[in-house]
Amino acid sequence: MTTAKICFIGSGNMTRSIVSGLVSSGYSTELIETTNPSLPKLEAMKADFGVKVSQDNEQAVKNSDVVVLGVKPQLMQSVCEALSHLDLSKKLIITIAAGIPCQRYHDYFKQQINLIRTMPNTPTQIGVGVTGIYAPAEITDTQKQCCESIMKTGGEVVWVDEESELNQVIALAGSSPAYFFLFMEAMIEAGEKMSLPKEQVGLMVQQAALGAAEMVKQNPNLSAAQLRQNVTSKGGTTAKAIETFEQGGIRSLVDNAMTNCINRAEEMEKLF
Ligand SMILES: NC(=O)C1=CN([C@@H]2O[C@H](COP(=O)(O)OP(=O)(O)OC[C@H]3O[C@@H](n4cnc5c(N)ncnc54)[C@H](O)[C@@H]3O)[C@@H](O)[C@H]2O)C=CC1
Ligand SMILES: O=C(O)[C@@H]1CCC=N1
Repeated sequence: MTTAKICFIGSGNMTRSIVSGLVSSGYSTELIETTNPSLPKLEAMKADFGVKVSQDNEQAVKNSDVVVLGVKPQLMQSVCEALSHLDLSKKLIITIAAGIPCQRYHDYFKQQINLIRTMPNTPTQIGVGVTGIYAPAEITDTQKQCCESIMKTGGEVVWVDEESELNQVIALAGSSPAYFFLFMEAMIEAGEKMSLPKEQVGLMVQQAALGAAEMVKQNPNLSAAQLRQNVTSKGGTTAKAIETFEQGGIRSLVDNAMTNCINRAEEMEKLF
C-alpha cells in the first residue's frame, strides 16, 4: 500500500467512509489529515479514527502528497480557487465529487494539476464499497496505482476508459446504496404495520437483504433472476408479491430512476 501523506478537504459522509476504510485496513493515522470549517465534525473524525484534523485547507494541502477533494460540488470552485496560489505540480489530486468534469478543476486551480476523478460509495466505510476511477491520459501509472491502493481499502475498484462513464458509475454504485436503503425502509414501514415486534421486523429485513446480496456474490454462475425464481414457488406466496411488483412497473421505475440519476449528473456538469 502507498505511504503517501493524504489530506481530505471536507470531513463529511464520504470522507468519513473512505477514512474508515483506510484506517481499518491499517493505513497509518499519522499519514491522514482531514479538514472542515466546523469543529464538531473534526472532533468526531479525531475521536472515531484517530486521524489529524485541521480547519486550515491550505496548510493541510501543503503537508500532503495526495489531496482528496471531498466537498459538495457547489462548493468545489471556491474551495479550489482558495488553493490556486499553491504549487500543486508534485501532488496527486483525487476528486470524489459528482458532476464536475476534470477540465473544470484545472480552471478552478488555475494550473495543470495531476487529477484523478473517482466515484466511491458509502459502503466503503465497512470495506464493501465500490469506487469507479477515471484517469486522464497524462496521469502516470504510479499515480494511478497510488489512487487505486487508497480506494481499494474500501472495497472493489472499477476503472472506466471514458470520463462520461463515471456518470453510469454514479447510477450503478455511487447513488445506489440509497435505492437499497429505500427498499428496506419501505419493507420496514410495511412490516411495522403487522403485529411482530419492531426489532424482529428490522432484523428480518436486514438479514434478507444481506443474505440476498451474499447469495448473488457467492453464486457467480446464477443470475439474480434465477435466484429469484428459486424462491418463487408456482402459485405460492412469493409469486403473488413479485406479481404485485411487476404490475406496479418496478423494472421501468428502476430504469427511469437510474436514467434520471445520470441525467442529473450531466446537468450538474453544466452547473458547477
Ligand atoms: N455521500 C455519498 O454517498 C457520496 C458522495 N460523493 C461526493 O462526495 C462529496 C461530499 O459529499 P458528502 O460527504 O456526502 O457531503 P457532506 O456534506 O457530508 O460533506 C462535505 C463536508 O465538506 C465540508 N466543507 C464545506 N466547506 C468546506 C471548506 N471550505 N473546506 C473544507 N470542508 C468544507 C462541510 O462542512 C461538510 O462536512 C460530494 O462532492 C459528493 O458528490 C461521492 C460519492 C458518494
Ligand atoms: O447524491 C449525490 O449527488 C452524491 C453522489 C453519489 C452519491 N451521493
